[in-house]
Amino acid sequence: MTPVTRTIHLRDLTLGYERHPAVHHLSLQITPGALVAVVGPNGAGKSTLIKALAGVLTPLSGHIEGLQREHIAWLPQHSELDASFPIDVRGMVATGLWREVGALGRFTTAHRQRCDAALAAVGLSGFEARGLDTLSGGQLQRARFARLILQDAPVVLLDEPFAAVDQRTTADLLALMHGWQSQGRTVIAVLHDIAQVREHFPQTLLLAREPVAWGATAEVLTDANWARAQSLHEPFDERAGECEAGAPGAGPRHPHPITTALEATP
Ligand SMILES: Nc1ncnc2c1ncn2[C@@H]1O[C@H](COP(=O)(O)OP(=O)(O)OP(=O)(O)O)[C@@H](O)[C@H]1O
Repeated sequence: MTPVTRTIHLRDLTLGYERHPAVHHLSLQITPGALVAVVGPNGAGKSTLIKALAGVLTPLSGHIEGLQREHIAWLPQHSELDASFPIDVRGMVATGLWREVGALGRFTTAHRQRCDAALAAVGLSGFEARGLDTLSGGQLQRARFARLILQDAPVVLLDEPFAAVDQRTTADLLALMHGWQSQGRTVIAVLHDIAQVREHFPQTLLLAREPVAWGATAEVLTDANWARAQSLHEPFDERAGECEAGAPGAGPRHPHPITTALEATP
């Protein structure tokens, strides 16, 4: 695994679509090996942030530093696309090796063995030749985690990885995630299950189009911070223009200071 030697810095980051901001003025730093949850109301900008970290959404303003695309493994929100793709389980999982194998590279016996080992690690031995469309939702999510294993990236981005997944599968995938962290990887996950966040994630970012609180999970997930997240989120205008101080719907620049429960040390 390529070690990450750099801290991830988000500097006054504003993200959006066609100049309409969805996340405003986010500044924080994430140290290598951190296990970070991103939470907030629906539409708070969590997936938008993950897409920007993954490098598929260019910031409207501000900067992301310390992240390179080849250092990232990204699990987007569960999509029907994976399931409908006419490919078998091993073939889908093997796409996790594309950086190594490349478009013209040869898929060797060693690659095949690594695919099968990754499938074994997620409890899918024996499923190698099955079509993706024959898998249950939980089995498909296990296969997507097997692909992440093969990507072998120092930074793992997970967007609602346990949505619509049963308890047993969630427990197995959480164990894998903890294993990644103990190997020194940074894991950043969008989650809705707050009990799960409290139990498994030492650090949390509470987002409501702008950062509400960031730091130690117990200090971030307070009733007061949730109330503030709701109150900040509700007045936002979906069609707000560019992010300007005082612009209607754009959100004033830092109307409240971000609650920083701790500086971002693991
Ligand atoms: N491709 C897009 N084009 C235009 N607007 C978008 C696009 N994707 C997201 N948005 C808008 O950006 C805002 C933030 O969306 P985002 O998906 O990041 O929220 P979220 O916090 O992940 O929500 P949820 O918890 O419901 O998944 C929303 O208002 C959404 O409508």
